[in-house]
Amino acid sequence: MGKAQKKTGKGRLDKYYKLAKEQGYRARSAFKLIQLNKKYSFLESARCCIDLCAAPGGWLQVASKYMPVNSVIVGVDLVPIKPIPRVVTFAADITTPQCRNLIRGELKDWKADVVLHDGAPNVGSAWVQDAYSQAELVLMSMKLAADFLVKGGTFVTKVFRSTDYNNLMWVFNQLFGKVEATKPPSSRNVSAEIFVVCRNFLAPKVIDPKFFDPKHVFKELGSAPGEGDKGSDSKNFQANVFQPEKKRRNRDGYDEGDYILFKKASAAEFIRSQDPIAFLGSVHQITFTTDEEKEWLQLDITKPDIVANCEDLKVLGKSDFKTLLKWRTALREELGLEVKIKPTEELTEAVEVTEVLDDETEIQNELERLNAEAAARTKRERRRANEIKTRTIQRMQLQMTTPMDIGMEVTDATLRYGQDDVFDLDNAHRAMRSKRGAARLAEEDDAESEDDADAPPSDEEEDDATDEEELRERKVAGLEAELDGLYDAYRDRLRERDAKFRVKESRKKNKHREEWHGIQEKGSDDEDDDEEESEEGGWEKVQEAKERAGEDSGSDDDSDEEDEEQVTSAVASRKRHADEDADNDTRSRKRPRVAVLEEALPNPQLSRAAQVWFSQDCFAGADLDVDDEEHEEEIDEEVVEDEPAVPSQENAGHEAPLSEDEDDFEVVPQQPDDVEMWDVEDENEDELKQAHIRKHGLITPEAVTIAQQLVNREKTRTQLINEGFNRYSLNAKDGLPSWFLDDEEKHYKANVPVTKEAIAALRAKMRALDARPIKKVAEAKARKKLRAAQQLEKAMKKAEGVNETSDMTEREKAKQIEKLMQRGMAKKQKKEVKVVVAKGAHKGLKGRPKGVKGRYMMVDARMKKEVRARKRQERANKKRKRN
Ligand SMILES: C[S@@+](CC[C@H](N)C(=O)[O-])C[C@H]1O[C@@H](n2cnc3c(N)ncnc32)[C@H](O)[C@@H]1O
Repeated sequence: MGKAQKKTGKGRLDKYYKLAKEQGYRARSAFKLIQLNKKYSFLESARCCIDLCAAPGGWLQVASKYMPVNSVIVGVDLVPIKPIPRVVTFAADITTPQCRNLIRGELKDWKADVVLHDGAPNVGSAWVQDAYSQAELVLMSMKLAADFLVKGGTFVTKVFRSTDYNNLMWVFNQLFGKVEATKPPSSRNVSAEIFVVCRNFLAPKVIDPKFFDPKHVFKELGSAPGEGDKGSDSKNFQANVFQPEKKRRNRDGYDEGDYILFKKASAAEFIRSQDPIAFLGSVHQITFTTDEEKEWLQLDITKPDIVANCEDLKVLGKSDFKTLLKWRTALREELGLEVKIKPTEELTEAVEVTEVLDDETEIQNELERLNAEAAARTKRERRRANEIKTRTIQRMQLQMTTPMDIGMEVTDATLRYGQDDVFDLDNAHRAMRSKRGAARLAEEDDAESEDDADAPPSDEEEDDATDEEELRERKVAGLEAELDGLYDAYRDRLRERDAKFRVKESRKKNKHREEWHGIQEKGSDDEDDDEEESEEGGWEKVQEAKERAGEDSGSDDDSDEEDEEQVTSAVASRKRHADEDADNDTRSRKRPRVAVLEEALPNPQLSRAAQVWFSQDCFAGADLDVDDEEHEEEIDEEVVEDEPAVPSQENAGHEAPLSEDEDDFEVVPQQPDDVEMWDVEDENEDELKQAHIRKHGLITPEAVTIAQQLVNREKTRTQLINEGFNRYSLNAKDGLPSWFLDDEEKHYKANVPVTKEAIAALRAKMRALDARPIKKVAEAKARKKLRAAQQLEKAMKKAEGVNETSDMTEREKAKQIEKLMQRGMAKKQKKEVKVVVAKGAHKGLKGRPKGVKGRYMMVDARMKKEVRARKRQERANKKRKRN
């Protein structure tokens, strides 16, 4: 025998599997029948075949292929079989009379030349049980075969090599002239199946029903001399062990010389027995009597449940037997009776260890990958930024550019981010500050941790930083910060390039504000109220931003002189600006909240050039306004007035630590110009919004639904406002990266219910739009109208002429005018041409056909059809062109 064939895994997909696929057979078992038929040639001469248990239909396909055309093939199975040409199939249980009736109904009084049976009961139960059911199924199929087979017919069945095999063979031999068991090559060696080909059916007039009674067949014949079941003992023992719940009757009675009902055996016998399963199945109790056996009781592996199990084997379940068998193996290894091959446990342990390691290394690898990616990206960006910088310097040397442009490149996000270690948290902070201002930075600080905000780490902190965990966290936080920074840079670029994006941004800003208020209650509040509301949102943000900035500054207490110098210069610079824009001061004082709100959000109004300009060191001190504690307490107009630009001493002390890292940028919006810019943008945006509404009106089903609900008084304004508060409106967004929030905003939205009516209304609107004539049609109509008007005018002129003539009576005039007007208003009628078909009485006619008045045209039948077709075609073409 060659290599054992596998029935599971890849071994399942053997050459027959592939062949079956190639040749279009539904099951690889088709080859079993092909091979059986090759050996016994029963299909070629058969005219009628019944296949019992035929699904999915592999054997039926073979039968249909090898049997003569026009033969009758019937297939039955519990499950429906997909149709096969020339084959009739049923879904039925072959053990029921129903199935018999169905086959009878199909065959009428025909007899089958071949009955095939490849049935297998549902797998999954214990093998012993399977084999038994299979034997029963075979007997049932045999019974059907006996009913339908013609004399001399062939019955092919599958049986399992089990204890019932001989019993079955005995029955077959009673009914057939030749019975042969064979295993076709396509049947796997690992499978216990065997095929029995029973030829030359004897068709006895009367068949003893006991032949088909499983109880009788498997009971009576099993002990027949000469055909006895050699393995019947072990069969029962196996059943005892593997199916302890299903106790089988002992058909064999007592063994020769063995008449004791309760059997005891020593543990040593069990340990040393060659067939432990048979041992367990045949014994009732395992005893520990000898010294050696008593020693075994002391071993660790001999757990109390093992000892308890040994007390009464007949009450044990499958798992208990398994435990006993495992114990036996372990003990044998202890005693040196078995070589210790313990791959399972060892492997399991090894696997466990590697699993733990895997998790860690996975994270490590992932981090490394992220680091590498980020480093590569930064490198790329740095290179690009350097190129730009070099180019700009060259341009500057050639006096082609202004210093402001250079600043733009210098403060380019990519440059700033990439110059140091990518995961340098401080660097990321610096970048964040320069890009997004104190408010945003404060958010980030919150997200990371309070400690992280304290930029210069104390000794203790430095020690902590050595902690691996923290380091990793910092790295991740750094990475996140960088990603945020890059995302901001991307948005800046977008903002610069795209005016639409700016509008979207500012719209989004409004939406943010609205989120807290649901549907704005416009009617109830006057404009001032609205403003106040929105300002309040801004106020909160200002407070938040300032608090955080304050924290920041507080944390940076140990500032150096350099910082102080910068602050001073920044203060001076701010002073200068304040002087310059003195006329705008009042305005600036009035709108501090708006200005600072601007800082908190990315400023879409400033071009990058402007941002760069104001991010120069000379503006650094501008920060102080935001961080001003007096501001923090309250936006007090007086304070603002008293302190236009220069911070108080107390504040200065506080502000001083704001190093150059904590850029100045956020204060820029407080410059009057920018405040104005903000306003202007805002106005524009409102205008745009209004224009949009004017242009599009109620265009979404949601809007129409709400409008209809309001109009029909199904909902009140208050209800709508209340509904504006939903689970989406108060989601905590702290600590979430901005790119994530932006993405969420696109997709994470409340689902406003839409009514059928709203959709119908919108559809009707669209239909009305569709129904509008297109330009050309409108033009044609207008031409027609013009022509009619001209005609009427002509008629009126004529009527006037008639009116003015003096040689007509008034009555005649009236009559004439009426005629003229009628003619003028009448549509011009096309002169009709009568078409006369030249067939029948008109065939070969020359001159006017009889009974036809006016214009006429003689056509033959063909021509009439052709003309009609042509016209139809023209019409269709016109229509197509119009569309
Ligand atoms: C191995 S498959 C048959 C494969 C078939 N010879 C072929 O080539 O496609 C066994 C079939 O026996 C069917 N079967 C099992 N018990 C049955 C029963 N009592 N009546 C009808 N079919 C049964 C199962 O539904 C299953 O489809």
